Amino acid sequence: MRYISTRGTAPALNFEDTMLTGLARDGGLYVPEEIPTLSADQIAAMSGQSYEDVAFTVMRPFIGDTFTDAEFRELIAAAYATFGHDARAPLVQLAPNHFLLELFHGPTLAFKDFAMQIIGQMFQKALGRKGERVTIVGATSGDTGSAAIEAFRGLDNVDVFILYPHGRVSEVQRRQMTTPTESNVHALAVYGDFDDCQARLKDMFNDFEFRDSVKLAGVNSINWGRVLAQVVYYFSAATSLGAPGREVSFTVPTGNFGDIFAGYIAKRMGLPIKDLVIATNQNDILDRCLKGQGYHKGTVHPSISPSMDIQVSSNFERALFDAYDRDGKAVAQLMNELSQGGFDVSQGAMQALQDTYKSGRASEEETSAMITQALKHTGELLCPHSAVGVKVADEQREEATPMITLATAHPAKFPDAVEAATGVRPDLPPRMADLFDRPERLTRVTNDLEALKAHINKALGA
Ligand SMILES: Cc1ncc(COP(=O)(O)O)c(C=O)c1O
Ligand SMILES: N[C@@H](CCOP(=O)(O)O)C(=O)O
Repeated sequence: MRYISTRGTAPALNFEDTMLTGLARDGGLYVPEEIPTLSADQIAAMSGQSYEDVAFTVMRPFIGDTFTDAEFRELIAAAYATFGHDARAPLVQLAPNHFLLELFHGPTLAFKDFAMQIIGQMFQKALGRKGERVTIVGATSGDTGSAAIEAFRGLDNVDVFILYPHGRVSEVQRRQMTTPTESNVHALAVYGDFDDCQARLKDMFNDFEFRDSVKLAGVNSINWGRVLAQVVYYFSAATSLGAPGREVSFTVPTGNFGDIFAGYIAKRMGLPIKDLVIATNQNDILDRCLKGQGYHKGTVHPSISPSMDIQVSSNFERALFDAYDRDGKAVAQLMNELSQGGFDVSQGAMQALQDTYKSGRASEEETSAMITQALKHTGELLCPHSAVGVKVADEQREEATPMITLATAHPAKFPDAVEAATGVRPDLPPRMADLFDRPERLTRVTNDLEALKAHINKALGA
């Protein structure tokens, strides 16, 4: 299995190098040269299997000879042993033919743990074997950062720097990032929004001198391994509802587009997915684009679903690459236009996108009303991101096809919004009960590449 860049000029890599490299050296994102497919029998066999077994079948074709089967099974087992639910990703029914896929039973209470825990295991194994040390820099709107810190804290061969937008993450998210005591963890509060953090991260990757000197690695969904691990729960959920004999649809609360792109990969691998619905909050650039209005940046408005306050949706580049028939030159041109403010999508590519994805948005009021309504009618306490998903799913679902909405975070990560909507303040699990008593450690940094590089170099003693 080889991986190629969405901008067409970086060298093709194997799985291990793709995982450890992060952003391609032409600024693009790595994608598999070909998408492997699973047979109907292989998919049918997943029904009733453990999450770990499904994970092995789904991910194995992508990893080549990076790990032996026995090693890979061990890594998967270690990754999901930390989860607080036997099913790992349980489905609960909200209404006839509408199901919620609870993806918040991992160590940091968000869907990011599904990928970050296995990435942590794979990094450790690969780096240990090579005797190498890397510097992971991540950009987060709240959940990726805490999941990355949890996966890499205290490891000898890794330093982790997380850039988060100062004042724009929930207090629980911030404390998850600022209270770990391990010296290899560095939380950086950037004066800017998530898009600024992600832009500076990509700037660091594009600064080859810095990149090579600190051995920069990335664990955002820039990293193909992140997307790959998220493909698994589409299979586990769909097969538990009758796939491959029955089609299902998914609605995905969307920000950086990694999660829904994983659903697209599942479909390309042979999973019978009817609709893949993008659900955005008031920062609805993806919904507007899917409705034919082009991809044009405006201002990011802070919302009650802060993890989705994103306009430069990194993985949309991967979707565009396929929509433009894998023409890296065309994608590079679009990304160049995006850096100037935005771009229009050609008619053919627009058709391809609309054939693949549907979309909808939820305003702040609609999101809050959905949290209230879901508790009243289903007993389910939704986080605001999941509520965006349920609201859009309710509008888009058809009675004939089961709809699965991804519940991407635990409500206790966003207690203020949940309490305002329901009067119920969700509790953190007992293991995190003292989160608000732990001392915080963070550095405030300006939204400036040189300042960030200087900080990282100093912290590394370089
Ligand atoms: C809780 C939550 N829901 C949804 C999303 C959107 O996921 P993605 O960025 O993969 O589109 C994120 C992060 O982006 C998130 O943290
Ligand atoms: N919502 C995310 C944004 C970053 O997404 P990623 O999938 O690229 O890591 C977050 O919580 O940080």
